[in-house]
Amino acid sequence: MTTNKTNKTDKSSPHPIPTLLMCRPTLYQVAYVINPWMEGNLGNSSQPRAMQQWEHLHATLSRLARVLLVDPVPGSPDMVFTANAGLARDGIVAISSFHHPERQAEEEHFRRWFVDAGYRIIDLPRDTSFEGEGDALFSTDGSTLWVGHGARTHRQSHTLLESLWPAKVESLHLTDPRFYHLDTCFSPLEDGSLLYYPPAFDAPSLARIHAVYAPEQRIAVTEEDALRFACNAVNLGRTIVLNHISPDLERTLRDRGFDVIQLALDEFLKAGGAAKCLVMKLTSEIHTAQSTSDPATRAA
Ligand SMILES: NC(=O)NCCC[C@H](N)C(=O)O
Repeated sequence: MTTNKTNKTDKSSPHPIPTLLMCRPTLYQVAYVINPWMEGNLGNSSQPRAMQQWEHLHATLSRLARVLLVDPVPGSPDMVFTANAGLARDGIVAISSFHHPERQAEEEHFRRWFVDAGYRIIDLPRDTSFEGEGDALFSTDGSTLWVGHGARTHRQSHTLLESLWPAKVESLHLTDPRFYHLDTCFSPLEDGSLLYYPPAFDAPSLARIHAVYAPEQRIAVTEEDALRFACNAVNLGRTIVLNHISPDLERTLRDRGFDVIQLALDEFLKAGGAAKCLVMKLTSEIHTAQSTSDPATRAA
């Protein structure tokens, strides 16, 4: 159990240890079909294997970050994908407003967790769906908020996000149903580069990406790696944690100075997710307070 309340996120530290939110897959299963990955996988996931793969990811990330947990709730088998809980930064969280009714019950469970943790809660309207960090990713320096729209997040929700944080919102249109969330095909890395799958975007979106990332900063993955969820990577400092990728991509990342940790996450691919989907990045500040509702008491 990572129940200690030691302040690993000391703001005086030049490299504060990040805080992540995860959800143990005790109740995880493929119980409905809301993306192409789930087709043919109904009831097809192995609970023991999913648990083993998740525990391995959790143990790996716990060496690099402070990992907090939200309890799984019956009836919400996709809660394990905490990236979709919302978007949090600087003590503010925009709670997701899920596109599919199958996931809408999760909203109140995640909301309760953030209320208890002391966040300022922003609820987004139901008719302009927004699926959190699944579709919204800050650039490494925080100056840009890249937000996807298409299958899940509604383009109109981007306007509200713009008013919440001092970041320029750049909208990206996702066009391939297999890459239904931005975090399945786009990952800003901490060295200022970008791991992405260009064919997942329409031409104006690609132009916006290319206007910000110079050619030498772009790491375009092949379709084969994209389908292995290579872009669904958790990058913490010099370490990248992700599903298994090709030797070529591994070499490219290592040549750029990254430690690459590949983990088997195929049980989660059956539902359309991998490493990044299983993790939500929280801001450090909110957890520095000695609050009686310190969510660290829930960490395991
Ligand atoms: N891409 C993500 O951020 N999360 C994966 C979500 C999988 C879930 N079965 C869904 O389709 O919403």
